[in-house]
Amino acid sequence: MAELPLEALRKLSDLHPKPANLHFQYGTAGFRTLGSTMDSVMFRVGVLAGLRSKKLDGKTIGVMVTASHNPEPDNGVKLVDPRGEMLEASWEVHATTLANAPTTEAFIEALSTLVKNAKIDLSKPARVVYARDTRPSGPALVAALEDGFKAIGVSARNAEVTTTPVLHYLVKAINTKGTKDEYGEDSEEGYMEKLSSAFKKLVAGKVSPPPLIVDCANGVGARAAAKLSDYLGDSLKLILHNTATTTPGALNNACGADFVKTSQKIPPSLVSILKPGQRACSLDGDADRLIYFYLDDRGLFHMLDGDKIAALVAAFIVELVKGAGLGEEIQVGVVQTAYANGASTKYLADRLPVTCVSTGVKHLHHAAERYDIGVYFEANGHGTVLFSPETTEKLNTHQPSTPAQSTALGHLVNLTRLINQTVGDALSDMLLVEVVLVYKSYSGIEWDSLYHDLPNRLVKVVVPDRNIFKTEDAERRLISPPGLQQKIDELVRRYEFGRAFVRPSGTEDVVRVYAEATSRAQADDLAYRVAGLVYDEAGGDTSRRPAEFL
Ligand SMILES: CC(=O)N[C@H]1[C@@H](OP(=O)(O)O)O[C@H](CO)[C@@H](O)[C@@H]1O
Ligand SMILES: [Mg+2]
Repeated sequence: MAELPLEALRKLSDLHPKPANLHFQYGTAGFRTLGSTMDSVMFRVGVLAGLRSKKLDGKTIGVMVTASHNPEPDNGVKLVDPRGEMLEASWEVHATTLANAPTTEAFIEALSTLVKNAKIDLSKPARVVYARDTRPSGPALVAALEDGFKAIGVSARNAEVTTTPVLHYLVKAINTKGTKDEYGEDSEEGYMEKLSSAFKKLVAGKVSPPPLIVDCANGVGARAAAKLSDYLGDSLKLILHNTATTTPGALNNACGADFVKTSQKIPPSLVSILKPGQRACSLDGDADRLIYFYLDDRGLFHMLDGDKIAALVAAFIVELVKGAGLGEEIQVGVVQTAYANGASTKYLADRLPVTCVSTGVKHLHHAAERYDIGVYFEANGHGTVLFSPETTEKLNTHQPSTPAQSTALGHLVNLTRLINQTVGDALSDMLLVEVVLVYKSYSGIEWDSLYHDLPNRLVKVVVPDRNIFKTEDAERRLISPPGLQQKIDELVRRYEFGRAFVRPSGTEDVVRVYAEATSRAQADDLAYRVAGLVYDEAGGDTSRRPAEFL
């Protein structure tokens, strides 16, 4: 058995010392914090990625350097497993342990323990593909990551500056190359070609829709969308805005999917551009989230979020499955979280099976894998559609009995190619939405009227210790602090169609309160009453109690 290359590890690790006063945690979004503090984390993730690859017999692991929709000075890093999905949960713990070893010696000791416990054969090859978004802190952090690769002897491929979904695509494409399940050519061009050719086949013979305005959040999505636009040609005209990827401070600033979803507003930069009735969409900083919106005749803003995308797409896929004569054989299901608008859940549950899971993409992804075709979206616009291997096989081999069945089947096969099944992908999802809108001859207005969102409010509550909040039932009910859930239940009963839940955030040091009810005023009232309860119960400082809490 080969040994750890101690000399190289020591020498390079000493160049990337861990800041003494900081604790790092590999959470829902990998490691994510102020970019300027992440040098040691990056180095160690480089080493870890190498070990993960060795553990998996030299399969290629992905590393993405991004902090997505967070402010520009933040950065982050996450690992991608060989099939393009998120890192296996047990390794999240290893990542956290390695990142927090206080010294080089402690780091090397933690590595030895990991190698022993996880039975990693160090003589195996290590392969990694990595990329970064457009953040200014990216190049230096990537250099630290590369030192990590060097220290453990990784054969590393630099995918340069690209989106998170492209990196996930590359991982899967590389690992399936030359097999019968080949995912696509392992390059950004291969990705563009795969998506755009599937899109063109799907919309062939249909009337081209009016141009679509795309808010690129001044991030890496701007570059990818510009390339995709060339591939799409006349099949879909994209008008790109917020493409200032090199302007300091511009990233995610008053634009992008998270801004639109959280503030429920049009990005100010689009106010004079968007005409009533025209469709627009926003990507987030690494282009894995998508939110649509439009202005009505009175200039009022309407948002079409992840729930609306799920409703549109799931209903369309069900129709195609039935149309292909496979309604009895293929079960389409939807996965949501508690943040899904109650009206969307009702709309969907009347039509197909719906599962609710805990927040975080990995939970949604795994639950969606249990359906033959699983549609999953978070309300914030992150989501995709998964076709099980058996379903894909069935679609490729099924013999249709009529020309209509054959057409529907062809559309389904093209959808399996249009959709990035590794992870939520703003550009792939955008093309998917556009396909459905073309087929249905829907504008944003008709799409929006599938169901009417219940007014809702999301509130952050800062408490001394958010870890006292424990939940059950896919985070919809509190089991701790004791008695609090009963008080929330009593409050909720007083509101028509009232619903509220409380959970600790996995990415920020806050407790989140969500509430919905039939009117804006009622939703706000319920949210701020629950927020008040939470604040008081958690021992929040009475002198700093936010004025809006009731
Ligand atoms: C209410 C909300 O939007 N929560 C987000 C947020 O998680 P929290 O655990 O709520 O902080 O970040 C996650 C990672 O990006 C995302 O998956 C999730 O949807
Ligand atoms: Mg993102």
